[in-house]
Amino acid sequence: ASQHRLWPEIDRISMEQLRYARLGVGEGGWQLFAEDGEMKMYKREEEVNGMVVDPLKACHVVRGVTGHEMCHYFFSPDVRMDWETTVEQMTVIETIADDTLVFLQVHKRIWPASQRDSLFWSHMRQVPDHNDRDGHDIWIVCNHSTENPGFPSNNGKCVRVSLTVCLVCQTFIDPPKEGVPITRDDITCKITYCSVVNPGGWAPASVLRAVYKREYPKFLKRFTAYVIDQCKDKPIMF
Ligand SMILES: CCCCCc1ccc(-c2ccc(S(=O)(=O)CCO)cc2)cc1[C@H]1C[C@H]1c1ccccn1
Repeated sequence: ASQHRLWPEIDRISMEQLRYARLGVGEGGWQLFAEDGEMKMYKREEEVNGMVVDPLKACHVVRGVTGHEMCHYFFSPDVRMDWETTVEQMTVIETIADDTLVFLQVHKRIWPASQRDSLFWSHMRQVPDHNDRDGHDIWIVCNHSTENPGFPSNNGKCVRVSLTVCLVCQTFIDPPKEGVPITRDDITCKITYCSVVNPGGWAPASVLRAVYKREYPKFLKRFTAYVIDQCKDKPIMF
């Protein structure tokens, strides 16, 4: 991947998003808008050219799966349609590397707005985490909009959104007694999911904010439940 023309951008934005995800929600005007057990969802109200682009940051703790497993299922095109219920069509239009793909997604139309599509590179990597006392690696998936002359935006019926998304996962293991193998009961995964979606064309602020409020909690709950279910009978992927 390192010789691909997009690599410098992929590397820079992935690391920027990792730093951004690890910033707390204490400063920066984040407001808690949804809570469900361990899942806490924050947003900032922002508009660009009169369009709602509210940044979102969700923090969650999931027991029984590793950060590698969460990122594996989030990244994998093969299972995307199993958990992503707001996408009508998904295509991998370029394979940059086995950990870096370019997706084209047509999203289900949200009335009364026109239908959206998204074209983005998706990169997964493991980041050694030096300054955390537990010393557990961090896994990240970063999705960021990109252009491709073969798939021009706003040509057909869809308005092209622009997005930057990251899923940052850190695994914590409660070590069982000496010599006892680690089971899923000893594993916890701390997740930070960040997203900024620019709708690409005007959509009523009230509609957008209502959709974000409804869709994001549903989305993260469904995705994490999917990973727990997929992993429960499989060997642990550390
Ligand atoms: C009038 C609607 C304008 C914007 C619609 C829109 C498009 C894409 C997206 C989106 C694109 C990618 C991702 S992901 O995390 O990378 C996973 C891969 O699919 C996630 C969400 C979001 C929204 C916003 C509705 C909001 C919304 C929120 C969660 C689910 C569905 N819709």
